[in-house]
Amino acid sequence: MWGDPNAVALTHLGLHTLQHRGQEGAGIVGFDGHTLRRHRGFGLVSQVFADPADLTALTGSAALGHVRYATAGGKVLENVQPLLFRFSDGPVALAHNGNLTNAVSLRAELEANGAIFQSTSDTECLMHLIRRSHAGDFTAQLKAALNQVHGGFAFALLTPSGLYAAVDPHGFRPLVIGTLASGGVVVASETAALTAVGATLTHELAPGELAVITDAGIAVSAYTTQTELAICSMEYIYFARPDSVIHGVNIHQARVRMGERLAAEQPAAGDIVVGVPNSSLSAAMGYARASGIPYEMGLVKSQYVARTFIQPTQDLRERSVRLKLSAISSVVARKRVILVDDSLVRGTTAIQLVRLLKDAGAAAVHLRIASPPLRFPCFYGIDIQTTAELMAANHTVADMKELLGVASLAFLSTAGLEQAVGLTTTAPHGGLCVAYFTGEYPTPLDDYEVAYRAELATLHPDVNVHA
Ligand SMILES: O=P(O)(O)OC[C@H]1O[C@H](OP(=O)(O)OP(=O)(O)O)[C@H](O)[C@@H]1O
Ligand SMILES: NC(=O)CC[C@H](N)C(=O)O
Ligand SMILES: [Mg+2]
Repeated sequence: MWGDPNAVALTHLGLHTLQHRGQEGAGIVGFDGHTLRRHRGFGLVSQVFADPADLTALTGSAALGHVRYATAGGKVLENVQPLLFRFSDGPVALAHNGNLTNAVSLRAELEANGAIFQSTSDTECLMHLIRRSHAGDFTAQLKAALNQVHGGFAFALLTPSGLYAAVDPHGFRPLVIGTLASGGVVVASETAALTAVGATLTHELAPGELAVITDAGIAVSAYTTQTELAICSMEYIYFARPDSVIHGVNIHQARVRMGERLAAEQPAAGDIVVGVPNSSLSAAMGYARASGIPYEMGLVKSQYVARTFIQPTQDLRERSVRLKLSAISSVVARKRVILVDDSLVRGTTAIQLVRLLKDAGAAAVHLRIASPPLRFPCFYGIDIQTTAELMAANHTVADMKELLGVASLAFLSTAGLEQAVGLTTTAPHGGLCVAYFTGEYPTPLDDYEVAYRAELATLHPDVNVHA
C-alpha cells in the first residue's frame, strides 16, 4: 500500500483477506517516513500479530505485507517475507508470490561472484540481481533483474520513494492494483483484498508488466515484450477466494461452470450431491444444478481448521483433514452420494472422506473431480515439485477408483476446464497454465529439468503420456 495514513492497519486487514494463500508465516514492513520497519513470524496473521503492539510499532503511509506458502527453502525465519535489505543508499523490502525456476543456478553464480545470501528462499535472488545491475536508476535496475529471473512471480517491492509491482512474462500468478478514496494505492494478489480495504480495482497487471507507484502517481510499463498469458488454472480451481475476480472472471462463477460442465461430461447415478468444504462448494452447486440432483450438506467443516493442501508436510495434511471434516449421518445414510471436490492432488482428502461417508452409512460414493487428473509437478508456485506425491501420476483412474473404494471416479476434461473459465484471449489453453494436467510447460524448467526428466522415466506408462 502506498500513500494512505492507515497503510499498516489496512495492510494487516488485507493480509487477513489473503490468509487462504499462505499459512506458514506472515510479515509486514511499514515505512515511517524515514526508514522501513518490519515484524514477521511463523504461522497465521492472527498468530504473528497476536500482540497488537507489534502492529502499532509499524506506523506509516506505506506498507508491504506477505503470507507465506513455501515453495522453496525451508521453515526458517529468514525465509519469512517481506525480505528486508538495508543498503547504504536506503532500505528495500521485497515480497514474492510464486516460484523461480532458475534460483538455484542464479544463486550459485551470484555466490561465485561474492554475493552473501541471508535466506534460503528463491525470492532473494531478485534483490542481488537488482544490486548488481549498473542501470541508471532503481526502476531500470529492477527491470534488468526481472529479465534474469525465470518461472512464476508476482513481486512487490517497497522503498522510501515508491512501491513496485511486477508479474512474470506468463502472468502465472495474479496481481491487481486498486485505489482508495484517500488517494492511496493498493497492490494485492486478489481483488478480495482490495474490497476488504475499501479500494476500487483500477488495473490488473498483464504478463511482463511493471507498475511503479510513487507520490506522482501510477506508471505501468512492460519490462519485456516476450509475453503470453498462462495464468495458473489452479487459481480458478482452488487457490483464489470465491469473491475474487481474476482477468474479469469471478472465481465462484467459474467454479460453478466447472461443476455444470462436469455434470454434463461425467453424469452419475446418485441421490444427492455433496461438496467438500470449502473450495469445492461452488463446483458442487454447479453439478447439482446441471444434473437436477439435490444438493445436500453431507459434510461439515470445522471453522477452526485451515486449509490442508497448503500445509508443508504430509503428516500435518492428514491430521488436519481428520480434524477438519465430518459427515452428517442423517443426510448421507442409505444415500448414493455424488461427492464433488475441486481437485485431487495427493489424495489425502479423498481417501479420508470416502471412509468417513461410508462410516456414516452412505450406500455408495461416486467421486467427481471438477478439474482434470493432476499428473505433473508445478514449478511456478504450487508446492508439488515431484510426480512421486501425485496420486494420478502413479495410478490409472481405474486403479484410483479401487484404491479410494468408490463406486465410480471421473474428472473434468482439460477442454471443459478451459471453457468453464472462459478467459477472452487467443493464448494457448484459453490463457491458462494447465501444465500439471498435460505436462506441457510454458517455459523451460531450468534447474528442475534434469530431476523432472529422470522422474518421468520411472512412471507408469499408462498414466503418463510423456514418459
Ligand atoms: O488430494 P489432496 O492432496 O487432498 O488435495 C486436494 C484437496 O485439498 C484442497 O482442500 P483444502 O483443505 O486445502 O482447502 P479448502 O478448505 O479450501 O477446500 C482441495 O480443495 C481438495 O479438497
Ligand atoms: N507464495 C509464496 O509464499 C512463495 C514465496 C517463495 N517462493 C517461498 O517459498 O518462500
Ligand atoms: Mg478442499
